[in-house]
Amino acid sequence: MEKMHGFHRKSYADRLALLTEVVPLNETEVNVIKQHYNAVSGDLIENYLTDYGLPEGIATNLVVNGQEYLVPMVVEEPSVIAAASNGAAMLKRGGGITAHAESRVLTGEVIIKADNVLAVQDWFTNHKEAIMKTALAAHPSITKYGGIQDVEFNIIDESHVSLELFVDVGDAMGANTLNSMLEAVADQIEAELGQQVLMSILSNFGDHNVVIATGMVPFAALQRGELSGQEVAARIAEAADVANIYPKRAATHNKGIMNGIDAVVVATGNDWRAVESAAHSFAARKGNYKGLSKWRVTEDGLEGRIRLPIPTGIVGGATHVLEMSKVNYQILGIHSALEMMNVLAGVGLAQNLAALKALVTDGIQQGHMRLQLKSLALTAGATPTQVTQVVSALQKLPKHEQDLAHAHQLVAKLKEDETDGE
Ligand SMILES: CC(C)(COP(=O)([O-])OP(=O)([O-])OC[C@H]1O[C@@H](n2cnc3c(N)ncnc32)[C@H](O)[C@@H]1OP(=O)([O-])[O-])[C@@H](O)C(=O)NCCC(=O)NCCSC(=O)C[C@@](C)(O)CC(=O)[O-]
Ligand SMILES: NC(=O)C1=CN([C@@H]2O[C@H](COP(=O)(O)OP(=O)(O)OC[C@H]3O[C@@H](n4cnc5c(N)ncnc54)[C@H](OP(=O)(O)O)[C@@H]3O)[C@@H](O)[C@H]2O)C=CC1
Repeated sequence: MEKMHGFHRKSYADRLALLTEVVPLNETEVNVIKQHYNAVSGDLIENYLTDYGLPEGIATNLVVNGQEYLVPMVVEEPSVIAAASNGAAMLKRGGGITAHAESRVLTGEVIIKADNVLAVQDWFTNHKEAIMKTALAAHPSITKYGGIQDVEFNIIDESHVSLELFVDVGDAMGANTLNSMLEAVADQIEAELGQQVLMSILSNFGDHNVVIATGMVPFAALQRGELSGQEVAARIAEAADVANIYPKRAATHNKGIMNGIDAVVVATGNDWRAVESAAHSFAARKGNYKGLSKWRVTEDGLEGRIRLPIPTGIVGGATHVLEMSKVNYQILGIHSALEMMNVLAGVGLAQNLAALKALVTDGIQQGHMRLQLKSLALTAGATPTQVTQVVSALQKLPKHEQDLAHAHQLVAKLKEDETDGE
């Protein structure tokens, strides 16, 4: 791939021409790339090719802290939005979700390679104020939104220490803001202390960005088929208990929670890698990886609680660069990063409830596969007008035949019939 050298220095047209030279793309494929070109996106990332479209839908019924939200979700997986709306509806019947986001304080680390850990600690003790002054000078406008809260010193091992800066980043995710401060502090340490700084970067650990959301589901909202609401509630609580003690189940339990949270994080132009990293490192913070939610049966119904860090912002980064992200803030109608975190935790709780209810009653496939059949039809080459026909034909087949091979056969048959009819 010698030809690709300097790809990033070429114009868009030259990049596309070179790509088609080295990769066998046909005219239709090149046209797809061109159709989704967006000049703004070209300024957002490097070696820009095109915009990759993901479907967006709206989850309904979500009530958090007394307010009902319409929640834009960007996700490629069928049944996620239906499940979020379903879980939110059950929680709404219990009065809605109550959520409290702790703070927007982000932690940053300057990791120092120390010849003498105790000497660095001494220097730190005498320079705490000076360090905070340097950090502030690197981004003085931070005081408009939040500010520097504290600086701490931690010993990592006998030759590494971490100087930790805690900054309230206001309504932004705050990574760039904090990183600029940390690099200024790193320069100060190298100049004044004469120790080598290994790196300076924010921590995605998110322990100051924890949100707790709780909700109550009346038994009547849980009844399913032959099972009473009390029985379903007991099964959901038991399922959550298993996730709390068994990491293999916890991984799937938490994936279900993140189905919803990630979809909103993507829809609002936030950094979903940061949110994922914070969630899973929090789930494993005590050594054993655990479920992020708990459910317990009370006299009044099923009570749910989710607790996880959700470090997101409503300004900065790509939040107001991507066109649809800007529209999504209008749909969501949120006014602060803390409100956003509360809504996201609510989505996670609702998503988890719907998945657990399906799992302990009908099984996930009944609801999920009904919606998944549409993807199967599309994968088999059905056009949007053929999807309904293919799905209803698939539904008439026995469960074990509702697969891609049969979808292909049905699509081929439809195409044949259409050709014959012409
Ligand atoms: C699929 C449902 C919702 C059916 O649920 P249902 O109870 O059969 O459906 P319903 O027709 O009685 O509808 C109940 C409500 O669900 C919503 N709803 C229902 N259908 C739709 C739809 N088509 N489009 C939009 N919303 C829909 C809607 O809010 C509706 O209320 P309504 O508005 O009618 O008064 C249910 O079975 C469910 O919630 N399943 C869970 C599905 C799920 O979690 N999918 C994620 C993919 S699986 C996974 O990745 C996670 C997992 C499961 O592994 C996590 C874990 O293991 O913990
Ligand atoms: N490990 C990680 O997670 C890393 C993530 N990133 C990336 O960093 C980006 C996010 O960084 P972030 O610093 O949030 O974004 P920006 O660099 O866009 O900075 C946010 C800016 O928004 C302005 N602002 C306006 N109103 C407010 C308000 N109410 N509260 C706070 N700030 C406000 C501030 O500008 P002003 O001060 O000028 O007024 C602030 O500097 C994301 O793209 C992320 O992917 C980058 C590095 C590492």
